[in-house]
Amino acid sequence: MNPDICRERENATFNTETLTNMLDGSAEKTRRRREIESLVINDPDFQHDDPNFMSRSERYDAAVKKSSQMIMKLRDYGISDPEEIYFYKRTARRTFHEAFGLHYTMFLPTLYSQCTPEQQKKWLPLAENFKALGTYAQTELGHGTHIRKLETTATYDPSTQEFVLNCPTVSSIKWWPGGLGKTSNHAIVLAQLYTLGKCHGLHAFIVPIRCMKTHQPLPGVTVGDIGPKFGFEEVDNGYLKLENVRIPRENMLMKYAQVEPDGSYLKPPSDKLTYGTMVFIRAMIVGESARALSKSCTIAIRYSAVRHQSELRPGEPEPQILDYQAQQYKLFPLLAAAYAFTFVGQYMSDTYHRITGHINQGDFSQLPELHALAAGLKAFTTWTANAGIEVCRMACGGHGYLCCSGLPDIYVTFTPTCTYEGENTVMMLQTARFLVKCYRQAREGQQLSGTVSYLNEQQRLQPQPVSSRPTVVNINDLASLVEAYKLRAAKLVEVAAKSLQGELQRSISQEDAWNNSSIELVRASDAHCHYVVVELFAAKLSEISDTAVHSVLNTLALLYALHGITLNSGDFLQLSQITQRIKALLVEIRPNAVALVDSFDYNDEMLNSVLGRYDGNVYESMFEWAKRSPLNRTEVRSFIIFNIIQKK
Ligand SMILES: CCCCCCCCCCCCCCCC(=O)SCCNC(=O)CCNC(=O)[C@H](O)C(C)(C)COP(=O)(O)OP(=O)(O)OC[C@H]1O[C@@H](n2cnc3c(N)ncnc32)[C@H](O)[C@@H]1OP(=O)(O)O
Ligand SMILES: Cc1cc2nc3c(=O)[nH]c(=O)nc-3n(C[C@H](O)[C@H](O)[C@H](O)COP(=O)(O)OP(=O)(O)OC[C@H]3O[C@@H](n4cnc5c(N)ncnc54)[C@H](O)[C@@H]3O)c2cc1C
Repeated sequence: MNPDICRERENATFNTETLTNMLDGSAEKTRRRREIESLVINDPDFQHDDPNFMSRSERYDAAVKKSSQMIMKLRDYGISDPEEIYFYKRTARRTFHEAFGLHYTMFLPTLYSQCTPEQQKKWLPLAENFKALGTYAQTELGHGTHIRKLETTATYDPSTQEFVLNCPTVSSIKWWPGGLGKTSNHAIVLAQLYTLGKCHGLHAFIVPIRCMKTHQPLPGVTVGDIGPKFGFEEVDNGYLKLENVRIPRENMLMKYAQVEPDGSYLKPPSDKLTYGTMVFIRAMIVGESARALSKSCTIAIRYSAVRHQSELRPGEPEPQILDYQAQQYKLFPLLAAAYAFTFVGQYMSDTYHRITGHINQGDFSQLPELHALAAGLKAFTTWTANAGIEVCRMACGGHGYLCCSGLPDIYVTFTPTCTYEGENTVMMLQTARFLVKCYRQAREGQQLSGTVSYLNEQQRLQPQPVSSRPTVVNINDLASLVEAYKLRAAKLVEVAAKSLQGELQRSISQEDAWNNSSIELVRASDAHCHYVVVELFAAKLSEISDTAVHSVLNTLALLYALHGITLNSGDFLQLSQITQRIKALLVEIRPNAVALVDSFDYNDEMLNSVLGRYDGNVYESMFEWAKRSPLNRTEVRSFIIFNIIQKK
C-alpha cells in the first residue's frame, strides 16, 4: 500500500464506513451491495482485457457476450431486485454502456408504462425473457428535439385492422437509437398516427424489425449501425427505414390513447403521456451525473495524494500535488458537487416514483412540475458533471490522458448525456416555461407548492422588486446561503418574466418574445436548479446524526454553495471575504479528501483506473497496463518500412 495514501486515511476525522452506509441507506444495504459486486469481481467470465485494446467490432461482440452472460448469471443467482440488478450490471460494465442497455432503460420501461394489461400479458414475457430484444426509436435524421415534427407515419388500415408504417423521406429515417443497428429485433417506434384521414400526433408502436429466429431484417425494414462515434463504442446506435411495414392494431401502445377496430380514435387524458419514458430517463440521469463525477473525483483525488511534483519550499522534498491550493480549488468543489448530486439523484428518483404513482391513479396534476424538474436537473447536473470530469482528467496531468486512467472513458461515455434524452438548452427552456407560468400564477395570488413555492414569498415581499433587495449573506451559515440562492432564483425568474413582458409590449409575437428572452430564460432555470441543489444538500445534512460525518459534509456543503456564488458573482453581491472563506474551507477539507472519496466505495474493478487504485500503486500498474497493449505484442512491427527508409 502506498505510504502516502495510508497516511491520508489515518488523518481522516470521520469513519468512512459510516458515510458509505449513509450513502447506501444502511449498513445492511452496503453489505448486500458489496456482496453483489463481489459476484462480478470474483467471476472469471468477467475478467477480460481492457476494451481500449480492442477494435470496435471486438468491443461490440464482447459487450453482447457480457450482456448475455449477465442475464444468465442474474437468473442463476436469483437476483431480481432492480437496484441489485443495477449494482451487478454497473460493476460488470465498469465505465462502459452495455449492448442491451436500451432494452433495459427504455424498451422495457415503455412497455411497463404504456401498454394495456392485455398488451403486457403478450409482450412482457417476450421482453423479460429477451426473446423480444428492443430499443426506443424516436429520433430521426431530421429531428431529435422537435418531436412534434417527426415524419415517420403509422396509418391505420381498417380493412385489415393494421397500421402501415413508413419513413417517407430521408430525413425521416430513424437515427441514433441504441442497440438498433445489430442487436434489437423489435423497436418502440414513435410515429405520427393517421386514422380515418386525420393525424392525431405522436404515438408509440411496437414494431418487429428482425426475424426472431434468423435475426435477419424483416420485409420493408432497412436497418444498420450508424458508424463510429466519439464514444459509446460498445453500442450499435443504428438507423431504421420502414417501407410499408404492416403491424397489427394491437401493436399500438394503447394504455392512454386507443384506435378502435373501425379506426375511431380515443384520445388520452394528456397528450404528453407518450413522452413519459423520456421523463423517467431524465430523472435517472441525475443519479448518473453523481456517479460519473464521484468516480472522477475518486480517481483524481487519490492520484493527487500519491503524485509528488515540483517544489513548494526550496530544498524540501516534492510535495503531494494535493497540497497545492490550486489543485484543491480544482477538485474539492467538484467533490462537493458529487455529494450534492448524490443526494439530488436520490431525491429525483423518489420524486419521480411518487408522482408517477399518482399518475397511475389518474392524478396528472403534478406531471408539469415533474417534467420541469427532471428536465432542469438533468441539464444542470450533466453540464456540471461533464465539465467536472474534464477538470479531473487535467488535474492528473499527462497520465490523466491515458486510457488506463479511466478518465477518458468516463468522459466519452458521459458527455452525450448533455445531448440525449433532451438537449440541455432545450431542457432548460422547458423548465423556464414552467417557472414563468408559476411566476404569473404567484402574481395573481395563486398558492404554489413544491420547489417553486419561493415564488409566492417573493410576491409577499413586494413592492420592492427582488432585484433591488441586497443579498446579505452569512457566509458561515448554510441556511443563509440557501436563502441567497432562493433570492437569486426569484430575482432571475422575475428578470426573465419581465424580459418576456417587455418583448411582448414591443408588440411582437409570443414566440419571438420567447426567443428574444432565451438567455434570461436559461439563466432563470439554471438559478432555480442551483437553488434546488443547495437546498436539498442542506436538507440532507439535517438527517445526519453522526457528528463527525455531519461536520465534514457541512464543510462540503458550505464550499459548494460559496463556490457557486463565486462562479455567478454577478447574480450575488460579490462578497470579498467569500474567497478567503473558501480558502479556509479548502484547508479544512484537505485531511479528509481521500476518506471522502473512499466513502463512495468504488472497487478497483468498477473504477477501472490505474491512477485511482485503492492501494495507490499507480506507476507499477501503469507500466504493467502499457506492456499489455497490442502494439507491444511484437517487439518490431513495421521493420519493412524501416528497411525501405534505410535503403533510400
Ligand atoms: C433502469 C433505469 C436505469 C437508468 C440509467 C440511466 C442511464 C440512461 C442511459 C440511456 C442511454 C441513452 C438513451 C438516450 C435515448 C434518447 O435520447 S430517446 C430520445 C430523446 N429525445 C428527446 O428527449 C426529445 C426532446 N424533445 C422533447 O421532449 C419535446 O420536443 C419538447 C422539447 C419537450 C417540446 O415538446 P412539445 O410537444 O413541442 O411541447 P411544448 O410546445 O414545448 O410544450 C407544450 C406543453 O407540454 C409540456 N411538456 C412537454 N414535454 C413534456 C413531458 N415530457 N411531460 C409532461 N409535459 C411535457 C410542456 O411543459 C408544455 O406545457 P404547458 O407550458 O403548455 O403547460
Ligand atoms: C449517444 C446517443 C444516444 C442516443 N440514443 C437515442 C435513442 O436510443 N433513441 C432515440 O430516439 N434517440 C437517441 N439519441 C438522439 C438524441 O435523443 C438526440 O440527439 C437529442 O434529442 C438532441 O436532438 P438533436 O440531435 O436533434 O439536436 P438539435 O435539437 O438539432 O440540437 C442542435 C442545437 O440546436 C439547439 N436547439 C434546438 N431546438 C432549440 C430550441 N427550441 N431553442 C433553442 N435552441 C434549440 C440545441 O440547443 C442545440 O444547441 C441519442 C443521441 C446520442 C448522442
